[in-house]
Amino acid sequence: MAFVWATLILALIVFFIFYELLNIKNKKKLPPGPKGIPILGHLHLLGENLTQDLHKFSLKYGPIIYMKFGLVPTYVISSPQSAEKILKTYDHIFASRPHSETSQYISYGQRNLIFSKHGAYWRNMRKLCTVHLLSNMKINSFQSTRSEEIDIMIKSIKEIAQGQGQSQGQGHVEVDLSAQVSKLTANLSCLMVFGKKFTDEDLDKRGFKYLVQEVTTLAATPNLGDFFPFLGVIDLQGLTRRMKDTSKVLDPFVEKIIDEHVNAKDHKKNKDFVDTMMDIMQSGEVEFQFDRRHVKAVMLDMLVASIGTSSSSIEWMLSELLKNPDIMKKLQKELEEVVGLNRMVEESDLENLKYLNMVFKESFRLHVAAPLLLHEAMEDCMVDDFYVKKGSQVIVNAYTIHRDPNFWTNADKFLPERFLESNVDVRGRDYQLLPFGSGRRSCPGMQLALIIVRLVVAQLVQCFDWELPNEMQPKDLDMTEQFGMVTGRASHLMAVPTYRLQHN
Ligand code: HEM
Repeated sequence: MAFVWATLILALIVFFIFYELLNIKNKKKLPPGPKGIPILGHLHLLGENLTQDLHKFSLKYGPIIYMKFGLVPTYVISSPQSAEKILKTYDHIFASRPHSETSQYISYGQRNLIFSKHGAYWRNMRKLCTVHLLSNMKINSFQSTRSEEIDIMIKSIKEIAQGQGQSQGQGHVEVDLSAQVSKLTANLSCLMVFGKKFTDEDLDKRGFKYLVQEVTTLAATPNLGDFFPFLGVIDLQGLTRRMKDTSKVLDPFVEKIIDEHVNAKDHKKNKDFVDTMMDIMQSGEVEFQFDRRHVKAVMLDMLVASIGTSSSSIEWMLSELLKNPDIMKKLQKELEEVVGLNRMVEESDLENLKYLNMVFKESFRLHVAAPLLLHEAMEDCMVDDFYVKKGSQVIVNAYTIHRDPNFWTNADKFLPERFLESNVDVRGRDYQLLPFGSGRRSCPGMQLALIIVRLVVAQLVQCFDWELPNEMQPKDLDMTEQFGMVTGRASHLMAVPTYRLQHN
């Protein structure tokens, strides 16, 4: 047996050496990058946190670097100018996604949007989602749902702040802000997507939030099967097996929800996403195949894309405010001046809250929820002087771009005032700030996210004064990041609230 393995490995090494030698003849100019080794390329240089590894390499080798993840040529794009080339100038070439072995099993064979390859199918689905599910009109139809749910969270924190603390004679009680916010965003997404809040009992004992988290973790973990296609079936890391297990629990859950919608007799005034998609499916008006599998894929897409991104963005913004009490005070002052203390801040106030918008942009700069935008070249292309081969993976490194010293002074500091005299915005027009990406594959849920993140933070800051627990100093607040499809906080954010509004 040992002999067979040794021969196999030797044959592979010889194959790769010949492959590289043959390539030298036709070599076009490649960008700089760290030195790789045969077969693995640069995989052995990657640790637990891909974002930090690529940041380090980009600082060392420059704005466009070349690496190989196994057999997959990979370009890392880390300056606003080069990002503009990828996401605007050559958007038509780089608008596809790399193959993701793990995601096959949660996307009903890539019938969703996030992982779908570019092409007629993706175009049709994207249009369906933007026109029917994420239009301004649809988003506005959930305004009262958002308001009610945020109200529930505020009341529950108020009860903790006033009731429980006093009854236990402790004065002030800390609140798990991470748990509060993640429950809120999960509820908001579920109500919008399928019309009711999730209950863990609907799924297996691991619960709804765990399973959604598992999907994002598995989708983010580099899979050897993506870098060595012949290893896909072997599933050395067990990622595909775990994703299949997760989808076996999620599939009956979404099936049941669809059945409930089909069997519902009452005609709802406010249709959730499943109602809307079932209407589209039954009308037969769409010019592409759209059946139950597509409805299920889009349902999971919307849940996975919205829950973690929104909650981690809110958590980071609150973390920065707790770390910078002067900025928190300034924001409270703005809320007092624009809204007052006699009513709660509403969605219609958001555009008038200039400082909130600056805090929001600065938080999205330093804590981008999706720091690495994964794209794939659909054709050979020259970017600057460098040759990018069709099928290469192209990673737009928003983490490093958001710290580019040519665009951001004191880039590591949280300074909302930097946006005072600047028109730089998060909507994908300015390539030094790309929290939602830009171009064809940019986030179709951006408008909704802009409302939810700002509104939740504004209400929490308006309704409460916040302190860190156990007399912790702001500078000591742990800001460690957890790598994943979404970069969240490694530890839960805990804080002590004191209610400050003058109405009940
Ligand atoms: C703060 C919250 C959010 C952030 C920071 C965010 C960020 C992003 C980013 C960076 C991308 C990839 C862009 C690229 O590859 O170039 C993306 C894609 C996507 N987002 Fe969001 N997003 C958020 C909320 C939402 C919400 C609320 C929804 C829907 C309800 C959503 C749906 C999607 C979908 C479907 C895609 C895939 C689009 C495609 O591949 O064509 N996102 N988002």
